[in-house]
Amino acid sequence: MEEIQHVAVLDFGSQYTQLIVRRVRELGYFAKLYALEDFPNIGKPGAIILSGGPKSTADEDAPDLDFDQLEAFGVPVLGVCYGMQLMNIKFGGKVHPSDRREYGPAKLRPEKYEGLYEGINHESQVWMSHSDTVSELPECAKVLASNQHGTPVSLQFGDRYFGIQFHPEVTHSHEGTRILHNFLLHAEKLVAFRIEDFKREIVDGIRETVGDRQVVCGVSGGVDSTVLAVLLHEAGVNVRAIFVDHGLMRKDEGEEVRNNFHRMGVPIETVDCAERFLVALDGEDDPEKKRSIIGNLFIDVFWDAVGDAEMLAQGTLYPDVIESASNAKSKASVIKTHHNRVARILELQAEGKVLEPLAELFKDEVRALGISLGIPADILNRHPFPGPGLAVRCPGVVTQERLDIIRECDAIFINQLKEQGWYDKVWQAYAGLVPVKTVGVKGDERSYEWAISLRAVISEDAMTADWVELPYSILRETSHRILNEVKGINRVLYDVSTKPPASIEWE
Ligand SMILES: Nc1ncnc2c1ncn2[C@@H]1O[C@H](COP(=O)(O)OP(=O)(O)OP(=O)(O)O)[C@@H](O)[C@H]1O
Repeated sequence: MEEIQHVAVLDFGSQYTQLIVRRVRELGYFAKLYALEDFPNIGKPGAIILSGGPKSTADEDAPDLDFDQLEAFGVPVLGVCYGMQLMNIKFGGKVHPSDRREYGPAKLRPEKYEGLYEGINHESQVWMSHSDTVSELPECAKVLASNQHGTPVSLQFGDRYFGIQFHPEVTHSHEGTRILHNFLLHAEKLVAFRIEDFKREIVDGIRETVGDRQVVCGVSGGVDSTVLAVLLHEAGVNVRAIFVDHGLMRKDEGEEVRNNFHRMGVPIETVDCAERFLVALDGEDDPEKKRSIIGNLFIDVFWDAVGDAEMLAQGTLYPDVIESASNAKSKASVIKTHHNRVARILELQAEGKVLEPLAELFKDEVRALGISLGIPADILNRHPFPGPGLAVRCPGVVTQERLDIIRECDAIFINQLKEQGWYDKVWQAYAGLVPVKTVGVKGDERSYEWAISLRAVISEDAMTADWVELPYSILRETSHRILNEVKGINRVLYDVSTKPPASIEWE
């Protein structure tokens, strides 16, 4: 996507680098992360940011950058933490190595409240995480800001090079985004990033890459694969969208997915194989084994349906690509599908037959793209649903009876959340079976039945999660309906566990 004027973020290895990309995109500009090995092949950026990193500039293997090549871009450069120290050295100053790490908040005292610090509050909190410090400034440098102890924490070298010792990308730097914004104002050639332009580029790119070949994609009914399928359809290429109905879906979900695609005018093929999955899972109660049975069978079923497809499209997103790039120090992208480690995909990839049109977008950008493609909001705002489906909400063995119970309870709970306006306020909600029988009374009779557990969480990225303080009215009504309408359940529980130590799903 070189045509869109972007901000190139060079990765010196900091754990926060991804966040710089995030923040710049939130500010309305397109940003991309580059491994140092890729430099200077970073397209035609309108601005460049050098990230922080774990190394000391004094280390023998300290990451380096050719500043003549950097200069050749002729655009403003911001050095963050390690990036600033490197700048200081390159322009003739010195950095004092230290074993002690300064970690935590500091107070920012700008010399002037203009330029990088236009509109910033006095003594605004910024976040430090570094060991080395700048000890001698080069002639071309001037101090833009210091901390509460008078130590310089922000420098300018000449006209176009800016350095900051703190991390503007983390939320603990209260006005960090504003400072990034002020920096980007120096980049005259930078133009705002609009998802519409991006959509056009992606669609053109798909047409060009696919040509008249046939391309296949798997659709789960979730956001990523739906946006992917609609994009391919919009591009007018020869596409087969395949939905595997493994019988571990929620109530009426298969029907809903088919209807959704029908209403969007995108044809999909359904592979109905619920029975095969139930048979394969028969008697298995080990969570890992259950997952692997489902994953392997999914691969068989999916690839059978694919046949001799010439290309495969996948909904890989930017965080997956970045993660794998920084972990493996390679550009190989992670493919987050059930079929991800299949030799067949690796072969196709080596032959250039795997298409990943969403690989430069974050999740919220995929949603924005979905809106501009006219995908209905109820599809785009769907809660995440795990690949192995209800099997991970059914501890112990998976049987038709158990799945049916979960489906009924889940539908009642989700319906309540929607009715009472809470569905869009929570990240994920579901009912899971507690396969433990307890005694109750139903009518005049003693009952001995299972319990169902309701779970509703909020989360930013699924790495951590907190349970939601739902109104009692929702819990009361859900419980009342489940106990009256669902056979086999005589007890309803609400899960009040955070992640960690619990996980969002049960298995
Ligand atoms: N039931 C299914 N039928 C066909 N393809 C599927 C199915 N489940 C998953 N896939 C494929 O595997 C990919 C990854 O599945 P995963 O469960 O990790 O969902 P995801 O990454 O959140 O994507 P989505 O938002 O599309 O569900 C999906 O994008 C889709 O291409």
